[in-house]
Amino acid sequence: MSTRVDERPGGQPSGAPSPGGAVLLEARGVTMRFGGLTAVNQVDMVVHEGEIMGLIGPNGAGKTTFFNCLTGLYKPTEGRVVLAGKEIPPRPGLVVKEGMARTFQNIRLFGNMTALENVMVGRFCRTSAGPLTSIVRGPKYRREERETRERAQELLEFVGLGGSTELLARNLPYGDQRRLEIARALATDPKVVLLDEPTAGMNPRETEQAQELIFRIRDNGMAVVVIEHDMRFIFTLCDRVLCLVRGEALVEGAPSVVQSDPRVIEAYIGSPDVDESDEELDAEIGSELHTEREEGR
Ligand SMILES: Nc1ncnc2c1ncn2[C@@H]1O[C@H](COP(=O)(O)OP(=O)(O)OP(=O)(O)O)[C@@H](O)[C@H]1O
Repeated sequence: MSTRVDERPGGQPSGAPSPGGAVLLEARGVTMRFGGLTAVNQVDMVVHEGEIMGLIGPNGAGKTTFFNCLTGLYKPTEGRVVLAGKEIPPRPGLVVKEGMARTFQNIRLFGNMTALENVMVGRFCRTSAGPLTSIVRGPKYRREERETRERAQELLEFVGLGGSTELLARNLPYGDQRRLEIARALATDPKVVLLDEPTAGMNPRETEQAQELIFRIRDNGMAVVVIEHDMRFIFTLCDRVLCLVRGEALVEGAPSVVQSDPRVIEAYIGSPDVDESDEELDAEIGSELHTEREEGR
């Protein structure tokens, strides 16, 4: 499977409940305990090639902890993670090399480096120049450096930051910083990209652009797993959705199945961390459902 990012016009939702590709990422019985607290409990998740998977759940449900287990930031107390048929050790560097990249809920860029340099850093896991080559700066080093720069430039254009390459990351608007994080993740040539709240803090226009970008990532042959609180975003973006509640998998399935499941709505309304009114939550979680019913779909 190619993970090259080509310049293509905006991607489209597949419209299919599941692309039916081969299994790419498989988490089995993943459990993470912090002392007496079980943040993630026996969670299974399967992601297929070319699939966009959504991960939802109220605050504290264990979504980010589950991501941290998948990406080697945490060593799960129990369970295993298999990527492209190979069990991956819980070491972030190895996980990236095996083809899984991620972004973070709280943006983690190198603020004093340019946008281009930030993406180039992501690329270095795919270059072969060792310390000696870097000191000597011979032809091999210079060729890799040039290729890394070109690839970083290409990726910045892909995410819509082609005009901001020389700006310091810390000076970019918030939405652009999130896109820069995605470009840096793509620079590692991943098979699957994990995005932790990619639209947090974005305005509606930026959210729409983020959705279009994720479709294009999928169209370029990568699978995507997305954590989001924006239900409208998740249900229009994803092929399948997994809802976690108190660390456990509550419901998994097509967006239409998950959004109409009373347990999901109950989980959100029943969450002490959510302070919206029931009416607002109903609009957020169930609006597409009501629209579908009214239109007789
Ligand atoms: N390093 C840690 N040590 C102890 N407890 C932790 C740690 N990380 C997370 N937790 C706890 O695990 C539970 C799950 O947290 P997590 O951040 O994974 O939830 P989440 O679903 O991502 O929440 P949110 O939507 O608010 O980001 C919470 O009770 C949290 O306090």
